[in-house]
Amino acid sequence: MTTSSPFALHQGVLHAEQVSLAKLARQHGTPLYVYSRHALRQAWQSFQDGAAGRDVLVCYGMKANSNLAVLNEFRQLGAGFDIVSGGELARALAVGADPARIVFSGVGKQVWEMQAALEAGVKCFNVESEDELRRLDEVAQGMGRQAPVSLRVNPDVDAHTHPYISTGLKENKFGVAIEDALRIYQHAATMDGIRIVGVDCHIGSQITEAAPYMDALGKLIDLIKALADHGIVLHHLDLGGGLGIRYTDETPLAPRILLDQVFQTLEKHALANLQLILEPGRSLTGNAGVLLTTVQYLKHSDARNFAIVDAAMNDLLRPTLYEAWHNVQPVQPRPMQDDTPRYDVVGPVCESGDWLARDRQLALEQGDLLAIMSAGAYGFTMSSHYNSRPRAAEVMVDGDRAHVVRPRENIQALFASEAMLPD
Ligand SMILES: Cc1ncc(COP(=O)(O)O)c(C=O)c1O
Ligand SMILES: N[C@@H](CCCC[NH3+])C(=O)O
Repeated sequence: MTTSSPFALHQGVLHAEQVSLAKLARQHGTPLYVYSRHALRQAWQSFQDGAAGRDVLVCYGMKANSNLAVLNEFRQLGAGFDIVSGGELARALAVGADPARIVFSGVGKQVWEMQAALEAGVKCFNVESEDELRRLDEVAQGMGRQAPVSLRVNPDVDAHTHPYISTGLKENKFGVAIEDALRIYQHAATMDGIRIVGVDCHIGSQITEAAPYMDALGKLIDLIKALADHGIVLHHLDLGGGLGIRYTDETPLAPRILLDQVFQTLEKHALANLQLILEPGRSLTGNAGVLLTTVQYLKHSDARNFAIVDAAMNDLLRPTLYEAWHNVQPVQPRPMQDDTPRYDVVGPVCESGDWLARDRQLALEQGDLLAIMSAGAYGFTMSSHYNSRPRAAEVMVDGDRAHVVRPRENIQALFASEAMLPD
């Protein structure tokens, strides 16, 4: 399997694998999400290579992209799943995922979600507060079960990422403070409905260095040793997701580099018998997808130039929410000159924050197709109907074939389940 990008120009037209994106846009319209099966497999392989035969369970963080075709691909490749809701559990089960490879994260699990996960027999609940632990104990006892539990510990480390996607600092809402963890584990050990199986952390997203993970690992190792001194022995250690991808010029952290360092440290502390769990989302799907959009209008002024396209913040929220940078690539590039204008690429939604890219030098004409790159993670899953815009279609390319894996929503579906009061 080659590691070159599955999105490349062939005879002047951007392709996904062997399929022309111009052709896909003609057939399916825009905005259109296009995924590459080859790229999903390639990303999965980098985790396999990183594991190098060690006991690593990779639970795909499906919030990044939960289309059933994507989930099914990872299931076939051997992935487990990291879920954060009853809806995600249902998706995992719908593709035949093995519940014994599902971990359930999230700060606000509801009773029905706990019941469904216990019923299914998930591997582990990553419990994020003492209140949640008490509730889970009650729910499990009510069902005559024991819930397998890891505490999600907040190790208070700086992941050096965007503040909105950092999760391992004290001020973040996630997990229990590391200073409280021993006491809460001891409490959990007294509960009939709880079976302690591991420890968990997730320090943030789009992380490009191993150091923050190693800082967190050091703190978890101290905790694991303290737990052992109190007779609490764990089966697994979950370091969460968070590995970054290249949006611009970042050098992503290769799973192999991270895992070698993690296992060296575990071996040094005689803890290599623990199963290691990772929950990568973005690194498995981010660069396996693009969002195709068509230029509707060009608007030039002294202050700024706008390329108004048919995709918007409701289709791809990341620029609006995080000021995230996505490369914008014309599907059939035109020659560029020194005086080629710079554009803000914006959508039709009635918000000034509705932009997909800013200040990009692009040779454009009305009707041109653009590919918003690196849109395979947190693209469609964060999309909405804002401004009553039907959500985009999704297509998966496999070699020279393209499969619609979610058709474009129709207008009627937008309000089909709404009701009016009688006059
Ligand atoms: C608990 C948990 N696990 C896994 C992930 C996946 O993260 P990423 O897509 O950065 O790998 C997230 C999202 O940040 C998360 O909150
Ligand atoms: N949704 C975010 C990352 C948050 C990850 C979920 N905890 C993004 O697009 O980058």
